[in-house]
Amino acid sequence: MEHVLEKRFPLNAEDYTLYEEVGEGVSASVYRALCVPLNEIVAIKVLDLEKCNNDLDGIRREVQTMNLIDYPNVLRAHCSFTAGHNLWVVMPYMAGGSCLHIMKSNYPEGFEEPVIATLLHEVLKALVYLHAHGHIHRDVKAGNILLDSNGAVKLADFGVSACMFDTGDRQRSRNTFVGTPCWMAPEVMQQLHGYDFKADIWSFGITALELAHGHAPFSKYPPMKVLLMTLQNAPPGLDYERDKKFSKAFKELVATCLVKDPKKRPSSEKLLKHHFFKQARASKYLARTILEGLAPLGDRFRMLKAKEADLLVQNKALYEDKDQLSQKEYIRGISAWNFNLEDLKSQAALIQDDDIPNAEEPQRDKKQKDRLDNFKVSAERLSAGAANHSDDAPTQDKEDLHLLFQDGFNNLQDLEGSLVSFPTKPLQALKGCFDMCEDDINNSSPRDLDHDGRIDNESSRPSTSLQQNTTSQQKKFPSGSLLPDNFLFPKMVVTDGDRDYLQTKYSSERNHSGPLQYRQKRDTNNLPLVDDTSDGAFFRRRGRFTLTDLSPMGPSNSTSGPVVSPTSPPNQNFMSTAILPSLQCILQHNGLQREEIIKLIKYAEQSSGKNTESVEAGTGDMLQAPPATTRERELHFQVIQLQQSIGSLVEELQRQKMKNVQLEKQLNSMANRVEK
Ligand SMILES: Nc1ncnc2c1ncn2[C@@H]1O[C@H](COP(=O)(O)OP(=O)(O)OP(=O)(O)O)[C@@H](O)[C@H]1O
Repeated sequence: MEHVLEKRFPLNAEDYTLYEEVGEGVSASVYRALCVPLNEIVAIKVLDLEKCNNDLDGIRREVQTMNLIDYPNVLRAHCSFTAGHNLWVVMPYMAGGSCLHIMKSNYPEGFEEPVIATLLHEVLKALVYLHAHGHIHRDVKAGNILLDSNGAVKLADFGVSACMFDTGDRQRSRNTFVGTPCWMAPEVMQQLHGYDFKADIWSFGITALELAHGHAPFSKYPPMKVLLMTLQNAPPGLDYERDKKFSKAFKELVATCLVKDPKKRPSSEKLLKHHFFKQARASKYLARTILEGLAPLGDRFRMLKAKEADLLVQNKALYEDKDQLSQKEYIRGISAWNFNLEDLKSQAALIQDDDIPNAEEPQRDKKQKDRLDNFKVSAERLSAGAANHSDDAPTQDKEDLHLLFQDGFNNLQDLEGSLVSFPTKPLQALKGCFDMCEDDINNSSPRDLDHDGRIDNESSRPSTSLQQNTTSQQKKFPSGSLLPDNFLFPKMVVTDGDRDYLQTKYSSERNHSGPLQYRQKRDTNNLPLVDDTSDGAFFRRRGRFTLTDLSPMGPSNSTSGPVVSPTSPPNQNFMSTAILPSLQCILQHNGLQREEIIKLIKYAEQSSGKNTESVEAGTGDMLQAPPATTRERELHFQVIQLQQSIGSLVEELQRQKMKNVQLEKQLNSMANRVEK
């Protein structure tokens, strides 16, 4: 174990000198710094607690986990303390930066196989350790694999980790929707039966592809599409022309990890014995091959930021362009779920047409492609026909018209099928307020998804985002609610580059001081991306995913009608048609729930008047925030907890109901068989 841990790192910001920023994630900025009394270079992760006040639990968890874990391949915190409204987490400085940064700056096409084997071997050792100690990392990806100057590899970022031995709410959190879409296992998206450490194995497989290609599969797509593709398509693999250079062992390893059925995935321990790792070398090898000659981390980070800023400027005019948008998301690490109606419409428009079967989707998607091609051809002809306004359109056009609707309908059904596969969160968001009934259960059978199975007749597909990191953490609310576990008062969301902050409505205070100044600048830069939830809109956010919860008075209501215009591509309209009713339903539902929450908050506020002292006493040491803020936070927690308990109960009930229905069905069919 690391002897450095025996040193006592001071718990006072004045004992540290902050240097340049070397990284940023969804919730924090990371700086190189000097610990003055120990004369040691460290990394300090600075989180603005005021902006994360809906996620204190996650932060606390991250810090606790980082403090407790003691393993060479896992990044451990030296110490943590609050400084003003910031939380500082002091860690060993990993001068090589993350694998993602290294790839972005020097290896855009990915690493060579021996490098990948070495990196993955170290990461897998970390996973074996974590799993053996009951932790699920839940965010394995190149951006969280850090290297020090000697090539030592550490898995970082416990912001969304979960403990498998947890009980109560924390246990339930494993049924929540957490992770970054491109790396997220299908079962995490589906939330049918919760998930376990096998979710990390999926992410590990995606990370293997990321290291091999320089980006994760589907990295260019928006999050919603990533989810659909992961659930619908066959798992990605190393089966393309460009992958010929990789060994059979590597291909096998990836295929072993990327099996949709988590039960069929190996444990981390078993995976460690895979013959692919025979080519893994010592960490010095990494220092020699990929770190030598690299610019200092701060410089590389600055260069990436500059590139990113350039891209933003270039893209500004093309902002509406879908590919540019998703590329921008990728570059900036935004993987926000955004249920703003307009955005959703444009996302829906992305789902079909030309890019469903893409270069990464070979033969197995041909059927689907043919169908879509037919649809497109028909749509184009129809558009041409419509443009002529001709009553005596040729018979062919009439046939096409029929075909268009026929195919359009199929297409719509495909989408519906996909949506049904999200039994809770995204499902409800998109499909509407499902009350689980027998039909839903039938529809949500995983078999429905397996149109083009490759492995185990399955179908799925992941994707990425550069500074990656999109986490959504929501509780399941089978009744159709999108209420998050960290739901707060009406707030507005400020999209700040790759993070979104909940801010009290109308409050514009941001941190202009100290190390977060740069963030302020970035906010300004990113204004075009601010997710305008406008008046009355309220919203939630958790880590990497953002759900914009539309208020009934939200601006999008006026545009909610799926008007089929001859000037807009017909297939887009079909997709919109599929989604819009669901959205309207969500709007209504969330309106009701919002009222409930407000009532709860009022109630909590009233009782807090009586309990001010005890609430304040309950504040953790870690967060030495001013009393007013603390009280507010505690109240929020109480409300959230109440909401979670209700949600969990409803959830449990629904689960039992589903089980009953399934059992009933089985019994009936058995009885039928017996009768025959
Ligand atoms: N100890 C460290 N030494 C050097 N760089 C680091 C260190 N810790 C983090 N970084 C850099 O900062 C980036 C962001 O850090 P981190 O992932 O912990 O933040 P975060 O907000 O929790 O991110 P996310 O939740 O998006 O993964 C990392 O991707 C990495 O490049």
